[in-house]
Amino acid sequence: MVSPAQVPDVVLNNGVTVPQVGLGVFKVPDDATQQNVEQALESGYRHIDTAAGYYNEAGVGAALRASGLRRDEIFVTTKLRNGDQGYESALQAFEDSREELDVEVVDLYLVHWPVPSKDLYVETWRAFEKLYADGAARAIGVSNFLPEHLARLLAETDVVPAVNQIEVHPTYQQRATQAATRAAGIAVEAYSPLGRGADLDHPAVAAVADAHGVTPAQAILRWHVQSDRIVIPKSVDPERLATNIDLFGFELSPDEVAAIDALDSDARLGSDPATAAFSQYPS
Ligand SMILES: NC(=O)C1=CN([C@@H]2O[C@H](COP(=O)(O)OP(=O)(O)OC[C@H]3O[C@@H](n4cnc5c(N)ncnc54)[C@H](OP(=O)(O)O)[C@@H]3O)[C@@H](O)[C@H]2O)C=CC1
Ligand SMILES: O=C(O)C(=O)[C@@H](O)[C@H](O)C(=O)CO
Repeated sequence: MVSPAQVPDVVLNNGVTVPQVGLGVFKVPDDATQQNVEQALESGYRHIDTAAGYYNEAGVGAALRASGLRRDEIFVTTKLRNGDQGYESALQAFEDSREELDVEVVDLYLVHWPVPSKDLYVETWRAFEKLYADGAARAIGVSNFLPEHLARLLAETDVVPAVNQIEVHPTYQQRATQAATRAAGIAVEAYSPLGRGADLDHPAVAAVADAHGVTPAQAILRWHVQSDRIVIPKSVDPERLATNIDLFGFELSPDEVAAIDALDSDARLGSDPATAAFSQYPS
C-alpha cells in the first residue's frame, strides 16, 4: 500500500487541494463500485472520480460510508450529465448527485461536456457558480472543454473553472488545449490516462518501464505526474489498482519524459468535444 501522504496534492486556483492521483470509475457497474472504491482506499487512494452519467455514484457513496474515513479525507468529483444542462436542471441534478453520493458537499463538480450544439454551457455555469457560492461544491470545473469553450466561459462568467478534465495519454496529448487551460490558471486533469490500455504496449513505454523495473502503466502515470497533470486511472483489478498509485519511488529522466512526449499521434479514443451531444441518459 502507498501511504496517502506520499501522493502529492495539487493546489487548485481557489486554494482547494486535490490528491494528484485518483481512481476513475467509468464503466464500473454500480454493484461492483463499492468494492472497487474500498480496495482503492485500502491501496492509498483518497480521490475518486465519478459522474452522474456513470450510474455508480451510490456505490461510491457506500464505499465512503463503509471506509471509516472522515469525509474530508476523501476528495470526490462528480459531473453533470449533458442532458441536465441548463440553470434549474443543473441545480436539480446536483441535488440528485448529492443524494446518490450521500454527501453534504461535493469536492469538485464538473460540467461533463460542453455540448456546443445546445449552447447551454454558459447558463449551466451560472448554476455552478451558485453551487460554489453556497458552499455545496468546494470547487467547480469543466471537462472536455476546448480552447474556444474556455475562452467563452472566461469572457461571459465570473468564476474561473478550477479544473479542465480532458483526454490525455501518450498517443493523444491535446497540447493546445492543455496550454490554453494552464494559461487561464486552470489545472489539467488527464482522463483515459493509459489510453484505455491501448498505449501500454508501446515499445517506448516498455523501454522506460524496464529501465525502472516498473509496469508500463506506472511509467505512463509517472510521466503524467511529472508533467503536472492530475490523473485518474481506472482499474478493477486489485493488483493493478495498487501499482497504479505506486509512483513515488522512482523518477523519469528528462530524456524519458521526452521519449513519451514524442508518442503524440492524435489518436483520440473518446468523443470529439466540438460535436459530442449525447445526453447520457440510459437509452
Ligand atoms: N470526463 C470524461 O469525459 C471522461 C472521464 N473519464 C474518467 O477517467 C477515468 C480513466 O479513464 P478510462 O477511460 O477508464 O481509461 P484508462 O486510461 O484509465 O484505462 C483503463 C483501462 O486500462 C486497464 N488498466 C488499468 N490499469 C492497468 C494496468 N496497470 N495494466 C494493464 N491494464 C490496466 C483497465 O482494465 P482493468 O480495470 O481490468 O484493470 C481498463 O481497461 C475514467 O474511469 C473516468 O473516471 C474517462 C473517459 C471520459
Ligand atoms: O467516460 C466519460 O466520462 C464520458 O463522458 C465518455 O466516455 C462517454 O460516456 C462516452 O462513452 C461517449 O462515447
